[in-house]
Amino acid sequence: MSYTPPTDPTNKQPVKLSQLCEICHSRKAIIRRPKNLQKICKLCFYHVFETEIHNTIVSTKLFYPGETVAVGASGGKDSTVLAYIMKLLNERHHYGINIVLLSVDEGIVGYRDDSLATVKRNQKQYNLPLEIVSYKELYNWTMDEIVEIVGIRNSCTYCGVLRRQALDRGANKLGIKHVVTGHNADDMAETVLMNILRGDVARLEKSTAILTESNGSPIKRSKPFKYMYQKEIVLYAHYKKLDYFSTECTYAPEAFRGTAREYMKNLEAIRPSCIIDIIHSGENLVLKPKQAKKKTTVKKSTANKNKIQNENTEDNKQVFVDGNRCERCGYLSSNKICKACILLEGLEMNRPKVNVSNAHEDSEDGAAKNLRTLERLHF
Ligand SMILES: Nc1ncnc2c1ncn2[C@@H]1O[C@H](COP(=O)(O)OP(=O)(O)OP(=O)(O)O)[C@@H](O)[C@H]1O
Repeated sequence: MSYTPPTDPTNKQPVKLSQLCEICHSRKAIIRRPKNLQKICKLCFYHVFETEIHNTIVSTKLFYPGETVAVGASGGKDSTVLAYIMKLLNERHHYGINIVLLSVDEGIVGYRDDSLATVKRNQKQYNLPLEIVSYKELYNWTMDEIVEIVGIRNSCTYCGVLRRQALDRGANKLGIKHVVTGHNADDMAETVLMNILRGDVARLEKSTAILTESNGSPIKRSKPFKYMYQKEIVLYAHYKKLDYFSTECTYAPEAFRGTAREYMKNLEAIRPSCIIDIIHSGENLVLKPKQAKKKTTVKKSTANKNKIQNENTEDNKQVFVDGNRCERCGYLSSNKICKACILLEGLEMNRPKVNVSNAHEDSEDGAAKNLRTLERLHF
């Protein structure tokens, strides 16, 4: 009996057996899935991609009905797909959550201003509320100003700490207790690898968690794309024709992360499953129990009954604090001075004493005046 190939319902063209989608066996395969090299059609790709994210959300009980969730929206591919998918799955599966877009403007001219324009378009396209907080308004520094002082090499360290707090502050302002980000499987595998290479056991333990909560902060963070490959996110955005901003940050990633990323990409080319495999390894690592510290006492201070202070004389820092605030900025923090304030203090000491933008008050003008102004700057 001769084989009659099915027709592709979208193309109405007969499809050769070898070209059929390996999932539906009826449409023409046009994608080789980066995750497992399966040849599939566009509709099956959408289906598996969306279903995998839904399964991750359901199996980890990520949301509860009535919860308001902020999507950390940078305008890039990951967070644009995340906002789109969150809205789609919320409507399709009735999660009953309220979604808000939350963006941080780090103050990087030619990069973040353009990507925020994309987020503003996404806000209209997806009909979601949008809140933007900026480094300038929160810290009185833009990332461009910080880089002038600390250099490109250290920029990610500053940006990471400030952005984390800015997202928290933005969520707090809106009364939101849950921020989701577009961190994907590649990002996670890269972080596991970096923590192994650095011997950073404390971070290694947390690096594969889908949900993280920092000490002292009521805001939790989660990564619904934990198992999604970067390449599949890009494919999804491409086929769905989503409007996203694709330029890389002006300040390249920190050298060590960049190298780990490159290494992961080389490994993925040889063995595509290595991204999921490394996450799986991270999830199943059982770390040696920590050695007990000399003496830890629990003390209820009159000011804050929730405060538990580690009275180890060598390392007299608070280990767990609920509702405590940074002494400088007053924002929630598990330490006396929050990380952002420690970094900002160093920056303030190096802030140019003369503001170039005020130079117009001089009677002279032109390059000579600028040169004299620059000569008076202290770093
Ligand atoms: N400026 C920002 N405002 C709000 N959320 C942000 C911002 N920058 C990053 N995020 C969140 O953190 C996630 C990881 O950010 P990262 O800088 O690693 O960018 P990325 O992997 O290129 O992601 P994207 O493609 O979404 O920009 C983003 O997906 C987003 O959810």
